[in-house]
Amino acid sequence: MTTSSTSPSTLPPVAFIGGGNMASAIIGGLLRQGMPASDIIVVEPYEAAREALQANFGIAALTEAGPALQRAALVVWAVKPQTFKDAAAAAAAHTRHALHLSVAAGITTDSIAAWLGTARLVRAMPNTPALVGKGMTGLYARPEVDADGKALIARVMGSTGQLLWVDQEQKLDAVTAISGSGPAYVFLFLEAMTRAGVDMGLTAEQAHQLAVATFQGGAELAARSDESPEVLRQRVTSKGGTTHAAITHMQEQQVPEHFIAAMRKAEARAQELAAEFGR
Ligand SMILES: NC(=O)C1=CN([C@@H]2O[C@H](COP(=O)(O)OP(=O)(O)OC[C@H]3O[C@@H](n4cnc5c(N)ncnc54)[C@H](OP(=O)(O)O)[C@@H]3O)[C@@H](O)[C@H]2O)C=CC1
Ligand SMILES: O=C(O)[C@@H]1CCC=N1
Repeated sequence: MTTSSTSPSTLPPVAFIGGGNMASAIIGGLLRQGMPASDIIVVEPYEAAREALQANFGIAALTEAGPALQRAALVVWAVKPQTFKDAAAAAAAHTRHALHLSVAAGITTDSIAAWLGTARLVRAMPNTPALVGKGMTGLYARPEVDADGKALIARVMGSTGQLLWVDQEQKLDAVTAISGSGPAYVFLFLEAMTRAGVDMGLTAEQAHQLAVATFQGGAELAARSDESPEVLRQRVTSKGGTTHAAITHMQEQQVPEHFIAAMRKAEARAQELAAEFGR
């Protein structure tokens, strides 16, 4: 199911535990949609990150969890999996009344519920294009979350882009391998295409422009077309032509198989994070 964004002008105060990359992407979405900065509370121990929150969003973040968190109806957990347990221990007493949203890779809702003492919990896997309103977020809601709770979280995450609810928590590890980590795959391809362009005599700026526009155009075409990516690929691939030469080489080198294997590594790492840093 996909859901488009709605105005969060009537959203209740939202607290973020962790104010790094992903929290900033979500905060940016909320502010773009008209939420007042004064309704956003952030706990962030790292001074440089607090300064960035102040400079970018006008938000004065707390250095540690405290009673101020009791204002929040929704608490977003945006800390690394490695630090989640300690962060939960510090904030649980101030946040037990709230609805919770975790964006941490791997960490299961069973672990988080045990740490927080509440199972009103949604786990999400967003991605960094949320920074520009083009995010893709997979979501799984515990049965303890009612329709109003899900609607609230859909409004918060919908402010950053598209949503996809999954019915089984383990599917979030697949979401992580595709869209959570996926922007890094795109950037790696962009790096390679730019390098190749420079090798062939273009400037880095020219090669970058060509590569970025090609990803944007290809993705937009795939999104709007009724045809499969396979058919769209075949339409580019003239018999005996340039694309055929490139794709044949990729297939001989088993690039698709290696790419799939790499994504399975991401999925496996999500499962390892759950085992290493979960309850
Ligand atoms: N980046 C991405 O593309 C995505 C990330 N995620 C998930 O989002 C989560 C956050 O990732 P990301 O934003 O990239 O990480 P960041 O390191 O940018 O942000 C996490 C922040 O939390 C701070 N922090 C550490 N301990 C605590 C604590 N006890 N209380 C409050 N804050 C604390 C960290 O400070 P310090 O540096 O001092 O430790 C850091 O500034 C991760 O769990 C990740 O799996 C999900 C989807 C995509
Ligand atoms: O690399 C990570 O672990 C996080 C989760 C998905 C994207 N970044």
